Amino acid sequence: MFQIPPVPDLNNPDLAAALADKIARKTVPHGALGRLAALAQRLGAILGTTEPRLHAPQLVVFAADHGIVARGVSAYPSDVTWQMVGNFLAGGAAVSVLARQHGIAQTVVDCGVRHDFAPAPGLLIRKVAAGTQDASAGPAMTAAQCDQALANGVALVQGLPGNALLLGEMGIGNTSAATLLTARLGGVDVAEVTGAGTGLDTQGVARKTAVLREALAANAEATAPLAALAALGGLEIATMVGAILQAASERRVIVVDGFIASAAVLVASRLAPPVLQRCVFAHQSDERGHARLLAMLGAGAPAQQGIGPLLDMGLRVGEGSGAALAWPLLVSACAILNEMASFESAGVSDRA
Ligand SMILES: Cc1cc2ncn([C@H]3O[C@H](COP(=O)(O)O)[C@@H](O)[C@H]3O)c2cc1C
Ligand SMILES: O=C(O)c1cccnc1
Repeated sequence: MFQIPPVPDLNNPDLAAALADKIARKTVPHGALGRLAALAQRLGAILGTTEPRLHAPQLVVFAADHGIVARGVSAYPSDVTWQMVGNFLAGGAAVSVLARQHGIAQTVVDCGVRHDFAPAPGLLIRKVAAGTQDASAGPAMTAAQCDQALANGVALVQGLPGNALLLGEMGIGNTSAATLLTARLGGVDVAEVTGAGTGLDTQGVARKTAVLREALAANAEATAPLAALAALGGLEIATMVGAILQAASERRVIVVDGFIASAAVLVASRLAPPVLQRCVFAHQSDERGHARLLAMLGAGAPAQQGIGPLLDMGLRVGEGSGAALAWPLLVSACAILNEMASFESAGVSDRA
């Protein structure tokens, strides 16, 4: 049985007040830092200090294949998964470029890709199986496989330096797995959260929705978070859930990418709700269900909920590309807290 790492509640009214006070003294009109201030407040709360410093950020691309792809739920073939792993390792993928630009270390994890990789720098082999089974015909994984993937995620975060984890993934068919988890754990009709993924047309989305309905019916009893993860998820999602739980347990900042990473956070937060206190949602992706999923996680459109997703760039990439793109905002939020003068220190007159 998988042991959920302890994730204590971070609620600390004294620290929250000290952070709010520090921000209120900065030399801008009161409240003018907007969501940058809210982001700074959150980073201080996660790292437990009024002087948060981010170091050695780690972007992990969790990769695996999905049996349900045989049902025509993606616009691309499964082979793209292993081919893209090669692209990440060669440094040519979107996320590789963005991570390099911002000094973020990239690690790729084979959680269950249907391909045998030669050892390579930057590649961890944590393969539980050569892809999942077709969830439209029964459980995608056995409980033992799911437990193994979760444990792999825990162990790999234990070995990472730094205090920030950026979530990335690669797996043709994984918008289907993420959609199934969102529908099942979020209690919404699957049609409301099924989108185009890599680019299905309207007819393709209708076919995908019908297949996903079959998967929900074939796994009707899988309602608890871990049972749903095993029956409907993927090996990269399960490994990511383990990584999220361990990162939260270690009080790392968790930078959440798009729809698939958010679905992993949904599962992790059902297992340990304070996980959400450690998350920064990098962006709202163009995948249909993401806005709804973000709202479930308390990070809906900014005007309504907290700091919300930081960016809305119309991305539908995954890989961790949105997380890498948003990273400089986190760096800026810390710099504002640590380096900006106060009205007092700069000799600037405060409000009359
Ligand atoms: C070339 C290429 C690069 C990608 N990088 C991320 N994804 C993204 O698309 C996939 C999910 O969409 P679906 O569920 O429709 O298959 C995942 O691999 C995700 O990371 C890619 C997809 C492709 C084709
Ligand atoms: O939001 C995402 O993560 C996403 C959307 C479409 C395809 N791949 C990933």
